[in-house]
Amino acid sequence: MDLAEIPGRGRSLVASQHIRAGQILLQDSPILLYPSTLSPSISSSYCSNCFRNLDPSSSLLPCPTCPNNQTTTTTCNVAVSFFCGPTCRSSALASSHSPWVCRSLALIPSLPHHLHAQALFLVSAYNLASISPPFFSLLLSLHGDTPSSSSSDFMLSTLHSFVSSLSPRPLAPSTPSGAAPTVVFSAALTAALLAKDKHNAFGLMEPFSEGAANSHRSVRAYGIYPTASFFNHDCLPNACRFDYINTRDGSSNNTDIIVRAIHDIEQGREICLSYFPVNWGYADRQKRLLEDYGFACDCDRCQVERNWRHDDEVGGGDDEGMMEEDTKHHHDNNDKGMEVTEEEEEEDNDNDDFPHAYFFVRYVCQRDNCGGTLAPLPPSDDNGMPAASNTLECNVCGQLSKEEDRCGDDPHPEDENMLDK
Ligand SMILES: C[S@@+](CC[C@H](N)C(=O)[O-])C[C@H]1O[C@@H](n2cnc3c(N)ncnc32)[C@H](O)[C@@H]1O
Repeated sequence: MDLAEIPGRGRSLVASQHIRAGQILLQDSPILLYPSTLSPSISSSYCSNCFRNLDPSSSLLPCPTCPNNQTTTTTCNVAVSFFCGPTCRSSALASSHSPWVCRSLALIPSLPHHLHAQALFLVSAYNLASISPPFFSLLLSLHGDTPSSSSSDFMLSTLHSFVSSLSPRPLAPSTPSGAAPTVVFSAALTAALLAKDKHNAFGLMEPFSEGAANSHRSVRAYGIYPTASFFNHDCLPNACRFDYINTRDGSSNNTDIIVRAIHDIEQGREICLSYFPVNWGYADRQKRLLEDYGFACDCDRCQVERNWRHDDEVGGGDDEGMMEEDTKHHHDNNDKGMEVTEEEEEEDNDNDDFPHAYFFVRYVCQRDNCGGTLAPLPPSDDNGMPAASNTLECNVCGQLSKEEDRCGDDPHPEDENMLDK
């Protein structure tokens, strides 16, 4: 992929060569990861360092410096962080879960509940300034302008008062003998950081499980991924991202995200993700993109759907934040149907006003309560020639399906370009 500037879209990732369906376009590691909630019952179900599920049958390894670390997590309102093993614990204590972070997290419950996720981000971000100034600069270089002034002013001043109440975190000394300067908290920096989070954080979701509760599958952690942050949005994306947070192979890369091509992409085309599940209706998509990302989407699908009646709109996207993918970049999994009425659907079957029907039949998971996006497994190397896989993987439930088992398949549609941006 090449990084290019596209007028009206900013920095964009473009195919530098022909890309095959399923090809891995990016594996990106987070420069910052933070939990989405302080809820003790939730945060005790995963490791606070690698975010893998904790095994409830084995003894949990609590953080030695978290307040209340001797109590059971469900009986105190301040979460205790747990780790899956000594390696994760010592790695966290020296970086993302420093004693300063511990003390700061303990103060977050004094804030209104709806500000907890942003406070969790700010604590992690100011901690990053201390443990890795280069990553902190990278975070500040991502897209996201500070809003001039708005209804969010009160929220910002509440969050900044909170940050100011924390004791400043010393920066790592540049020389062993030099005195360490401290991180400077400023309202402008707090506002800038919040804007970076809003526009760039990807949500790592709670594991999929079949059943009603899954329709409100929530975000376990948010991550800032420096290269993946350059993907622009399209409501019919040509790439989608996978994460394998619960992989048990002991790899330290389980919080990486992997982006794969959904179908072939011509050289020179922009590569886009969807910032939320592709089955959201037109009004929900426009609202989210305008409010959270500051643009009105004019993609091929929106150009068609803006002319539809919206009598059966299912309501706004929920408040889980960004990018399906759902970026706050999050996967969220609300069962938002497409907003076409039955009557319109019949009409559309007879004309070309429904260019994306093919996408839904072929690339949207039909499993109950899922709605994830499918991409083929990476092509195998067949004597130096990449051979496309006919197995599709869902990026939400992980289910594998064969192309031939999906209805209405023509694996090589003549007008596949309509699916690209
Ligand atoms: C995660 S960043 C993507 C990279 C960004 N273009 C940059 O310059 O760094 C998200 C921002 O990109 C822009 N963007 C993404 N998709 C777009 C689209 N389809 N049309 C216009 N702008 C878009 C919006 O400004 C959005 O807030």
